[in-house]
Amino acid sequence: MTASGETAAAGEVALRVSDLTKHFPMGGWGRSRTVLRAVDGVSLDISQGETVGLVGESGSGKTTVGRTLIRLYEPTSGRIEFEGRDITRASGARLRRDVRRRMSMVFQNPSTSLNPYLRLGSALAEPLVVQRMGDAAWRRDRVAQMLELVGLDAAMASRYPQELSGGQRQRVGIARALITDPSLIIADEPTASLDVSVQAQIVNLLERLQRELGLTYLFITHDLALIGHISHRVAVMYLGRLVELSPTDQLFAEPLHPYSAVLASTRGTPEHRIIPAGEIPSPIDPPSGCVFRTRCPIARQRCAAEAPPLHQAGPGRFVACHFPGELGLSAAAHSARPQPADITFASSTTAQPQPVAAAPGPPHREKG
Ligand SMILES: Nc1ncnc2c1ncn2[C@@H]1O[C@H](COP(=O)(O)OP(=O)(O)OP(=O)(O)O)[C@@H](O)[C@H]1O
Repeated sequence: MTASGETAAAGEVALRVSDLTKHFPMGGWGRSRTVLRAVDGVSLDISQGETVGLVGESGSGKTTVGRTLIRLYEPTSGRIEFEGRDITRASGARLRRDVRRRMSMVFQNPSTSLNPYLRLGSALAEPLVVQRMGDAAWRRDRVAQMLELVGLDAAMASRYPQELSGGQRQRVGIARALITDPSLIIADEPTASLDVSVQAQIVNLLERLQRELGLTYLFITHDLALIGHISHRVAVMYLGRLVELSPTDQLFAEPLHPYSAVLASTRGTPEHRIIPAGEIPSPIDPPSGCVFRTRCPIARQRCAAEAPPLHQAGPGRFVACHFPGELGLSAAAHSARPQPADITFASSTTAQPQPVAAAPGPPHREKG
């Protein structure tokens, strides 16, 4: 069965990303031209109603993936299919209708994404104006409806962003993201700038909205406890590459990629942490072969010679490693699975009837 067949059985494919690259030119000309490989050959399917967590250390390319998917950045190569349409090069009216209306981003810092001189009502109505949706009266009603949906009073439409708390501002950011009735939300560290107690409220709100509106989420975060709670599957990035894509529980219990093992070990006790050697290399001059090999505790000669493709390594499990699963977690790290002690979430994602078994759609996936 192909990856798309498996996905269809679990739920419609909302987003299909194939071999996506985003390179930023860094200067030079001809042979001396240098590029920064922020995203390098990422393939991934996301099912409707699913939450995929995108993790990886700073600079691994997570935000660039998000911004390229929503077409804030022009992809260098690859293909993006969204709701059955090829949106890789969509422009003009198609970009507005097929991408911007149906896909939204929630940003880390709601303060910087809201104009301080604009009343919230106008800020919220802006995407509707751009999309030419409804008349002024309809837009006013829609704004009031969205404010209430995210747990705010409709009268807040007349306020300015600086009159709100951080949590309220993020609720407005979410309302604005939802106002054009999108199906896919790319949430880029949506709780990182908030107090811990407020973080839980925002996470609970996002979960409720997913249930009520059938939303699909790509959730970008450094917070592994949050990812463990909210995601059905986790995509792990390292230096612009997708190195593992697995159901959340399996990724943390039995990581296949050594870098996933590093991440999973940070959830255990300090003495069982796996610390990779050195620093993340530059995406301007990535290592030959496997990009993780310069820091990998189990790297061998083959890893320098051959870049491991992302391939299927079990049901719903995809990894880009020549020796998957070799760097497992120690038994002690396995048993120590701390939960976010100071965050109380209302519900568990795994209890929801959501699709889990989607597959990435990489060029090297198994058939059968
Ligand atoms: N507009 C840009 N022009 C040039 N380089 C960029 C641009 N945006 C990002 N980069 C580079 O691309 C690489 C990936 O950055 P990106 O922000 O996507 O990583 P990230 O994983 O989201 O990091 P963080 O978690 O810190 O946000 C980094 O080396 C970054 O410096």
